[in-house]
Amino acid sequence: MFEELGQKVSPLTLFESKRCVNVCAPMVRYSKLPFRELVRGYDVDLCYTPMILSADFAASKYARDSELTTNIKDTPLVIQFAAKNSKELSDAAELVAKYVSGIDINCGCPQKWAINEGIGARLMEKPEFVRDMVRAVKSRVGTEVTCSVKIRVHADLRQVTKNKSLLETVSFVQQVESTGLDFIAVHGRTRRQRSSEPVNLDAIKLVKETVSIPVIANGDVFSVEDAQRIQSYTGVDGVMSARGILENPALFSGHKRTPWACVEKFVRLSLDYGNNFFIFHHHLIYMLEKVMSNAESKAFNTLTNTPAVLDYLEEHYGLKLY
Ligand SMILES: Cc1cc2nc3c(=O)[nH]c(=O)nc-3n(C[C@H](O)[C@H](O)[C@H](O)COP(=O)(O)O)c2cc1C
Repeated sequence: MFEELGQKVSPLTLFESKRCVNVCAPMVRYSKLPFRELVRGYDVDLCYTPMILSADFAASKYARDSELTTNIKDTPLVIQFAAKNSKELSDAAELVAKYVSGIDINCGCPQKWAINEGIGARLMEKPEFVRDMVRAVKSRVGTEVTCSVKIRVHADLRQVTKNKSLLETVSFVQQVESTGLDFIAVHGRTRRQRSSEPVNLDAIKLVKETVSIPVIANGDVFSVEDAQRIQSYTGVDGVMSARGILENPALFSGHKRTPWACVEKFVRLSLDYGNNFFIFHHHLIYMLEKVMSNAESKAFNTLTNTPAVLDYLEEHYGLKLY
């Protein structure tokens, strides 16, 4: 699961020292060690792991070994748990505390299985559960490790006067903040909204105005200009990207599309750390989507193993591994 321990950086130090913290979002399958090391080289300040089920993590060494690989350079790192029970969550948090800078509770996953399980976005209906979880984590991991939540918003701001939905978001964050939460990431969409719908920046701004802890804005950051615009509109302390950084891991450094050096670095990191083929290939498909022609994408996307991918990249782009 882990390598040696280094000096951990706290997200709170980042929020104190930077006007706007650049964040790589939690992404199931994708925000793993090779990708985190890659984006940290392109001005990402803070990384999240993919969502991990706290019950499995607490119960099984196998789950811990397969779900989390980290090392001395991988800091600050926030591990994101899906949890519905403060005992399982705080057990998992205690096991991992010395390897990470923060524990995050997923309150935004909109998938049906998660809602049925009572985790993810279902927790937005249960602020008292989230409060218990934050308290339990804080009491088990102490002040060295932060505790945060990643939420969605309840409904469109335009309805706020008629519909109490956004007031629910306000009430939720107020209740959870009062338990000693350290910071909060807000994906400005409701659980039913698709990512093709625009992110609700007014809702994020409202959360920022409501709480006194740092707030990270999430949604539709595809370029450094998007990040700056969102930060200045909402006044948040950090901006988080998911789909944008998958497409272009160098976006926070101001690159308009994935530079070739970034692709090459990703290939090397993946080979060094070991990455399963599906994930390795899909990362490259995302990164090269805007670089390749349609015909090239078609051929590249059908490759089925690592040697074939390496050959393709060498032949078409002059990939150099070392
Ligand atoms: C492939 C993928 C995997 C994701 N996995 C997670 C996850 O594990 N935990 C989480 O809180 N959100 C997850 N999300 C949601 C993102 O973190 C983010 O909230 C959402 O995509 C909106 O940001 P964006 O507009 O920058 O993509 C995932 C999104 C994508 C595209």
